Amino acid sequence: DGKIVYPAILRTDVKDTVHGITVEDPYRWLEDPDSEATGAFVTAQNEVTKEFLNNFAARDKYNARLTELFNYERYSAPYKRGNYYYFFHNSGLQAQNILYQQDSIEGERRVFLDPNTLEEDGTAALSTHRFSKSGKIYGYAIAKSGSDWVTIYLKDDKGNALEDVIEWAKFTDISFTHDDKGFFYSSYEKPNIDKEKAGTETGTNINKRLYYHKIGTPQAEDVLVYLDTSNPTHSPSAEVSDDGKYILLTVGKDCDPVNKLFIVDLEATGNVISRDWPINKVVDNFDALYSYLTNDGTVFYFQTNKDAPRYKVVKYDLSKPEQGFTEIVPQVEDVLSSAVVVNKDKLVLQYMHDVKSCLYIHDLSTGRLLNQITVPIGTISGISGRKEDDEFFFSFTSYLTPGTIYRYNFESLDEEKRLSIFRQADVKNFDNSLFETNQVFYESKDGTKIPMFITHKKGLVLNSNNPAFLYGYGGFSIPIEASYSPSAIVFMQHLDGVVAFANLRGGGEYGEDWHKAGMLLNKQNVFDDFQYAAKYLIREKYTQPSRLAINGGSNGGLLVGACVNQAPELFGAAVADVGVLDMLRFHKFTIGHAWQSDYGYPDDNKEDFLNLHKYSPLHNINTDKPYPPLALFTSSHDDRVVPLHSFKYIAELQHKAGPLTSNPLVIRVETKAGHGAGKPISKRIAETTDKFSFIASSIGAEWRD
Ligand SMILES: O=C(NCC(=O)N1CCC[C@H]1C(=O)O)OCc1ccccc1
Repeated sequence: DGKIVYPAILRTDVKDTVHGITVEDPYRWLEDPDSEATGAFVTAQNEVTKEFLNNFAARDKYNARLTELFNYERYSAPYKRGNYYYFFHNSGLQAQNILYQQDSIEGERRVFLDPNTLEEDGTAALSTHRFSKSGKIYGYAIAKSGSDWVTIYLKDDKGNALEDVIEWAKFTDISFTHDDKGFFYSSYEKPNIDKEKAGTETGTNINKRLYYHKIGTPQAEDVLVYLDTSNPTHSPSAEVSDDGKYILLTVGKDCDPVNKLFIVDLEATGNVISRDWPINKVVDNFDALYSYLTNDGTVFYFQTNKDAPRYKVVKYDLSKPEQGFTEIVPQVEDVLSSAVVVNKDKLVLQYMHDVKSCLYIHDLSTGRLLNQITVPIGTISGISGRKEDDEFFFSFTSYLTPGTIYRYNFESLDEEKRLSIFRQADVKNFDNSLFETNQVFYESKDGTKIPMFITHKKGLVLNSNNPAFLYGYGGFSIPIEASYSPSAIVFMQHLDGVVAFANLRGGGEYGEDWHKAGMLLNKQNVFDDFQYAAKYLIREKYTQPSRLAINGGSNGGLLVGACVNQAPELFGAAVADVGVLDMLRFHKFTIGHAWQSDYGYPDDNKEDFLNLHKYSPLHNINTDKPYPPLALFTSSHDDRVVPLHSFKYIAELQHKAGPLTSNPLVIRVETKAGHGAGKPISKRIAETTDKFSFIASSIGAEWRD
């Protein structure tokens, strides 16, 4: 009967009793990443999985075409710092993007930082990075094998390394004081593991520290500026103001978009940076988010969601605290995605209207709308410009546009001539006129209208027989916006597939109301939205269950696990990347405690525990209906979502659901890789080839040249 023989896995009688409820946890031993048994489990599982990643006849054709679609020259928006311009560039298949320096925007480029030279297999990646105000010093953080731990290094503007090295930084910014004497960064207590194993440990990250490092001194002498052990999960951060006179000290509490706002007047401290410096506690609660835009003297400008779930721009005069905050640009129907101050006093505002980017220029001091900048339908990112610049650049992408860099110059008198295309990525052998993207609004279980982008070849026949790929996320107020995906292009062009991205509740598509509608006790809405997206595609004859593959990563991996448990009959394949799958223990590992703002507090709140227990993938395996082919993808150095989630879920699936189906229920564990950020192109291509080979063979998709 073709039943698959899975590796034998020790099942213990470990159990916990929480809020008076006893929960079995037979694979608790898989939570130890360093045990011999866990190592043997990973090896044995990868061995079984290989066969199911290789049984797609056109696998090599897929890999070759995917490589071709990745292999296009791409640039970031350029930015000016000090006397030079900088931009990132990748010739196509380089593991990591390279940072180049120029004397002028059209000048010849010279390599400034090439992360590819840091590890021969390309697994060293650039994380946070920033120039000092003068542009004379550059601080950059390097992550190894995809871990969230970083080491900070310094260079001068000629590219010469300074000898300073800051180890064991994590989830940090780099912000220099304007005297070029030092910078602020954050870190946690050093875990007791060797550096090259950083990222394989699962210990919790608490008691985050904010330090000031004086250039030329050893890290051990760094000044501890902020640490609050009475609130071990809080997250402090420091930003030096545009004029260098103030420190914006913010404290986050978890993943909710809220923070405390403290302002330090450096002059009042006599330029002495210490833990006891005089602080103005402008906002000492977690009612809202305040994100610094700029200041003119004591007048500060912020983007905030205070009484504005779709955000707005406010100002605050430090010398007149009694006035509090006053609105500059009130909240509107659309979501304010980002705000940047350019050209002395212009406010560049990016909004999201039904998940499409719009761009406006306002006057900073009055908030008055000056003009809208017309851009195509898609996603804007990386607006790069400063107060001292009379122009700014930004990137644009969409499902069918790889990447366009636009330039907006305020000096051009004729408004129409201000916007120009600065660079246009060109993917060879890809004619986007063969495809079309449509946006639909389908009804979810409770009648809520949910946006979804559907892309496919023009002339698609709605005969219910098309292979379909449905992707979702639904959490942490993160919107899923249009972007160019080589794997989606191959799926549409050569497998005649339909690619759908559903904008589920829990995301940021319509601001904080949309986020709140998909979190905590409303989390099931997200799973309903995803299942109703599938029903829509089936009802509208795009596809049928056996041809429909679902995919999501991280919180999106939870989405896939919960949905395939709740409705296995709805899907022809399911792939969960680096999923959060044990919802009773997620908060115990690395930074998982910060996710309780979306998921709830299983140990501290019984209602949350019961809610989580009801949808937790690990605790809700369906034993009434057979599962479709299912694959979990994870990595050994993923310290964002530790791989134990996937280890335990696949073990429970194979034990409980394995006997009911001959479909593969497997896991792929990547070594020397992490949660995703900074993964070298070669690993991305190999992993994507495996993913879509698994999907194509599971849904019976045929290759067409
Ligand atoms: O954990 C996250 N972000 C959320 C995240 O990465 N999540 C949330 C769930 C799983 C995973 C994901 O979906 O990518 O960022 C790190 C961080 C550090 C300090 C304070 C707050 C947050």
